[in-house]
Amino acid sequence: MPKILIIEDDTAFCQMLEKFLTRNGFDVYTSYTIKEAEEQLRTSHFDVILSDVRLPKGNGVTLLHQVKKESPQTQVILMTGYAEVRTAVNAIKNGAFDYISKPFTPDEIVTVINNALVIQTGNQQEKVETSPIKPVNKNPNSFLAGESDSSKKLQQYVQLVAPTNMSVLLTGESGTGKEVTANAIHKASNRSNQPFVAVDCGAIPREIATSEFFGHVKGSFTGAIEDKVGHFEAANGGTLFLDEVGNLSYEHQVQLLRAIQERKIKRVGSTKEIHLDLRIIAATNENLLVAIDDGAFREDLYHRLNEFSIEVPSLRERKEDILLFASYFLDRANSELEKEVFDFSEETKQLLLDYSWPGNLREMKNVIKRAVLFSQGEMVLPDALSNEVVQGVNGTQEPIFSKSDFEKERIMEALKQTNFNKSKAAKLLQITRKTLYNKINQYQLEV
Ligand SMILES: Nc1ncnc2c1ncn2[C@@H]1O[C@H](COP(=O)(O)OP(=O)(O)OP(=O)(O)O)[C@@H](O)[C@H]1O
Repeated sequence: MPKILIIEDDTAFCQMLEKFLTRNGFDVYTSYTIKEAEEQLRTSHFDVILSDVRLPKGNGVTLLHQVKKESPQTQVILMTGYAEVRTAVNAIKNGAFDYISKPFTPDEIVTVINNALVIQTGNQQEKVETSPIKPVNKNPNSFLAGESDSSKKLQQYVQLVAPTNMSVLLTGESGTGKEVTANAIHKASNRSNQPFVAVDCGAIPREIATSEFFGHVKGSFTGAIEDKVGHFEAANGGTLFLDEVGNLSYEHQVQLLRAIQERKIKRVGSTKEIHLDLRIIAATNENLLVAIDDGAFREDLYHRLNEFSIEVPSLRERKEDILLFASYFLDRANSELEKEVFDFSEETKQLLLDYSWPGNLREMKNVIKRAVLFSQGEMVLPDALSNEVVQGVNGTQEPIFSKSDFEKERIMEALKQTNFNKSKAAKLLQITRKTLYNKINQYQLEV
């Protein structure tokens, strides 16, 4: 019986997956943390590891290196949210077998595990046919403007603000193109031949954030074995893009505000002041005004970042652009995968137009890349599209492994248990009050 290890910190989701895979004939083990997983890996051999990308105190990619070193036969599949697909593609470069986007259907997870098992038993021929993504990323920041009214408005704002020195706050759902918009502003500005430095504020561990932003000098703390240039210094003269800015801790918000106001920084452990001349563009997919009300985001920093704000529209609001973007991603996928799939069939086009694209352009790019890979002829037929799209349009989609459903349920349960006391509920859920507020807002829970 194939032995599978699931590494997932969402306990309810993990248990549900465990039950389902056990029923389907797998010998299933679970870990909720990297540490537990490492212990299991020391004592047992697994055929397949199914790991969440984001885990407390580490991530599935770190573990991947260890697994590939100690047990190269074991196949690793990463489970990702839409926002983490980039990380997953990099992980494939580093030896992961595949990734699967959440939410996924039972069929999808069984298929990907079975594909991994075929490889695991040494059938290398199959690997070429089934590995769905090649890790090629030609120019992640190339930009297509679009022709819909919303896209035209976006372009106007980009052109309007680009030549100024104003800080820009980009809002919009995940995957709508906030980073590429920030890059487009930079390219249209007079800083275009200076650096564009993008920082994912949500991905920086709190303990090292100060040194990541401002740099450090050798010996200033344990582990500071070399001088390090921080992101501010690296972006000096150009543009610093702060993605997921709502995820900054309060302490780092204060530091950032000071740096932006005073226009100078010091590396950790140094007394030398470095003068800054840079443009800040920040992005968020959460409502910072709610975070301000909650005391989780500083209002003064918000105003500093929000000298000009642009909402990047969702793909649902750019319906007239859907086929344009689809063709653009088709071209990119053809060149990245060295395929020659020239067009979409009429039926496929209709599905692309009718689908709601919750993961926006990032989801479309991935859907089309997979479709190109799976297409045998010159045309993308509907069956090359992922089930998410086909079933989503036909109204038959039942993503029973939807993390958001579990999350919603758990949040409501915790709130009920604590008599709707948010601080207590957050403690029970082991998340911060800020995260709880964001999730209540995101799921539009009535509390
Ligand atoms: N206008 C565009 N032209 C070409 N590609 C685009 C465009 N907008 C988005 N993309 C592609 O869609 C994907 C998602 O874009 P991006 O990372 O900028 O989104 P985001 O809004 O910053 O996402 P998140 O909120 O998750 O950080 C990228 O692969 C990007 O290349």
